[in-house]
Amino acid sequence: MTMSAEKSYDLRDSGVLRFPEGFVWGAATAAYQIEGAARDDGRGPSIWDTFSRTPGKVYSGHTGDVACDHYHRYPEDVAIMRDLGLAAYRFSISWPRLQPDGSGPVNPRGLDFYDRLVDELLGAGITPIVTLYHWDLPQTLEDLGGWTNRETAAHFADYAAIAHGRLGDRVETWTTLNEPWCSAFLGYASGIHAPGLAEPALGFAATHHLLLGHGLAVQALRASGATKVGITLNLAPVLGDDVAATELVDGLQNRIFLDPVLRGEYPADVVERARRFTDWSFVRDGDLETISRPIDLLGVNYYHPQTVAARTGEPANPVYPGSEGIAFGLADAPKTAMGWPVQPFGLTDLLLRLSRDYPGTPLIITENGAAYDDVVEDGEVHDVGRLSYLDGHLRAAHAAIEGGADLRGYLVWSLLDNFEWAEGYRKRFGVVHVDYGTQRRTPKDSALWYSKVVRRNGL
Ligand SMILES: N#[N+]C[C@@H]1[C@@H](O)[C@H](O)[C@@H](O)[C@@H]2O[C@H]12
Repeated sequence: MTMSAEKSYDLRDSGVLRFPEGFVWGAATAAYQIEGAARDDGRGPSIWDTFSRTPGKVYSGHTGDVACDHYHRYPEDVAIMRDLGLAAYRFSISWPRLQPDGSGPVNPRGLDFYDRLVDELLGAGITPIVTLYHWDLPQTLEDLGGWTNRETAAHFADYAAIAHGRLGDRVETWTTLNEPWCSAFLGYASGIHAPGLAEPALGFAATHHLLLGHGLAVQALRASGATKVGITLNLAPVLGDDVAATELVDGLQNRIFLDPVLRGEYPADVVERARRFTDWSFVRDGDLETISRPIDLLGVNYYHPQTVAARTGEPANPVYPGSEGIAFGLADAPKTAMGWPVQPFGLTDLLLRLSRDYPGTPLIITENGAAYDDVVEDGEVHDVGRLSYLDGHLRAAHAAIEGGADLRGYLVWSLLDNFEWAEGYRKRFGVVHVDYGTQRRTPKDSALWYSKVVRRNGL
């Protein structure tokens, strides 16, 4: 992935909103959401294999056992990306496919799959961008405490070195974690995601060990020769008139990850507010130095802002420990099928804020997209809502670039309809429709439109 250092450019050309030369256009997916083959070729169980089999946790008992069968159909999916003209593909490696127990023996057939996938991508002229952890922790490690156990961080670094050792000669861009906020606060603080624990104290401990794992993995990747290393965070502007409410939510959503990684410290207000849940004793000398090892890019997953207000008597939102008296989800805007507001301006605000508050780290939008209820009509999917969402957010990204944000690329979420975690397969984020009964892929109108944007490098 070329990381153009060029900053001054004319972005308006005959009415077309052009993006900078070398801007990276692509799509993103994740292993558990698309691969299937959950028991094939030596893959071990992950916490999502366990969680999705736990009654009541995932819509209609859906699992990732088959998903989009990408494990077997990846040549077809790569060909679709090639035909769309995509320059990059962000995918995650399944840790339990490489190390079935999360540590110790390596599964050669697991490594072989990613070897084949990377070679298929390169053969199609598509740059691979790897996510090392997209939530599918090996169950064996969860049985030992998972991300509440400090040792998991060290195992993660060992796994990172194994992956880079095999693929680093062909994969230049590596991100360690995808959305550690979700892993910690959906998985350990509120029980909404795997492993399904619901104790605020565990959410904070998991946060720290995830970040420690990131830092140790950065060290391991560098030692293995990696030159472009980053992390992907799900970030959101927090909107509302009540300063105390917006500051609390901004701290728990954004600054609790941004500050350790980019400033080498936890935000003091977050530390103090969290003392009712944790004494932070899991933080040891030297950890913050490890966590803040320099990175080359920050992956930004943006979907919508958070709009909050003070409301007396409101119970705490379990994913934001300590948020009693704060009401959430107050945006007055059109909604996607997830009930998320469509507010592209939030992306401009976010990118400019990152450039202002955390300067010097190139940004790439690693996920942006929308779920809508799609219907296949005569072999086509006229997903006007998604196309409009993407158009608006690309214009918002363009505005941020014009405002000085060092944005290097955009990866649409997602290439394929896929297993949408607790929502199972009922929520479709793909620009390519998947018929789960036949595994037939159908590029939606949004994919055809996106292909034109990519080829024009603009709107
Ligand atoms: N929900 N939702 C859609 C999407 C999810 O499918 C991805 O796996 C996550 O990285 C992020 O939450 C965003």
